[in-house]
Amino acid sequence: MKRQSPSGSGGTDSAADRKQATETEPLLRAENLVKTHQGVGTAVKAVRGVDLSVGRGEFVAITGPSGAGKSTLLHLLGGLDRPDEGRIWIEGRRTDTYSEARWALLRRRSIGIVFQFFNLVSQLTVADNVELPALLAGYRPSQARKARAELLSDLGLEGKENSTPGELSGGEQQRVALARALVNHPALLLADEPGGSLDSKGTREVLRLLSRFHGRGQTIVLVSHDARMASAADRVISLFDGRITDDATLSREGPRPGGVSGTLDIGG
Ligand SMILES: Nc1ncnc2c1ncn2[C@@H]1O[C@H](COP(=O)(O)OP(=O)(O)OP(=O)(O)O)[C@@H](O)[C@H]1O
Repeated sequence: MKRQSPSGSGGTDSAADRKQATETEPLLRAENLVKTHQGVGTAVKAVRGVDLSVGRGEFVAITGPSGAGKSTLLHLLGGLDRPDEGRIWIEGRRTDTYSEARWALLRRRSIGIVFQFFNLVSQLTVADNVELPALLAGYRPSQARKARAELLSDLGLEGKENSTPGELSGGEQQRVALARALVNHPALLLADEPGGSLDSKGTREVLRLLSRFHGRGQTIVLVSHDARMASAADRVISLFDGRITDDATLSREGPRPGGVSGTLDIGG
């Protein structure tokens, strides 16, 4: 998918930032991430020293049992939550000094996120839900409309433009959420249990769509406890008790679950 820049948007990156952000850098790099959640009278160490690097065009699944720290890690990677320790670089830019506003700008430009429960704005139509991030990122209304129309058509949602999320099935809502996440042509798509609230048909559909966008060069980091979801990825990272316990790269030779070729090749 070709990335486009919005016109007339504010908050440009500094020259030093741009210089840092070379094509040779991994798209995403994290070093020694640590996060403890403070509950009432308790503290839960959810992420305990995670190092991670994701190259452009990779499809990485982060998997592990309930409570392993998957969602916490994904939230850190998307700047939705802050690590207690460690650093994150996105497109070569170090983010640990970023303000909330700066993270929001980075997400608008470079990171699309889909969640288990879609998080669509229930009062807005499908069209408006998808166009909103493009308008916020500074695209002209005509550009936002065009991008929205292309994505909705691509995702089989033509004719649903004027519906509100409540009038759609779960699978349709997740496709709208995917369109919204991709409308700004993000370098990175983060997906947090995107099939988690769908039936098996809906899960297969999301998987098929993620594979399709990955086939067009989209970098994806997916969090799921569901082995079917993980099977669509190039690389499966196992998380247990806040630590990475395995990092397996799929080669593209033999049969692969979900109808895509590949065999497991356990790497370091
Ligand atoms: N806001 C919070 N406050 C306190 N504890 C939290 C909070 N969020 C997560 N936790 C705890 O941190 C640990 C990791 O949670 P997290 O949601 O990251 O795991 P997960 O692997 O995504 O689990 P699941 O597959 O069940 O969604 C769990 O023990 C969880 O109870």
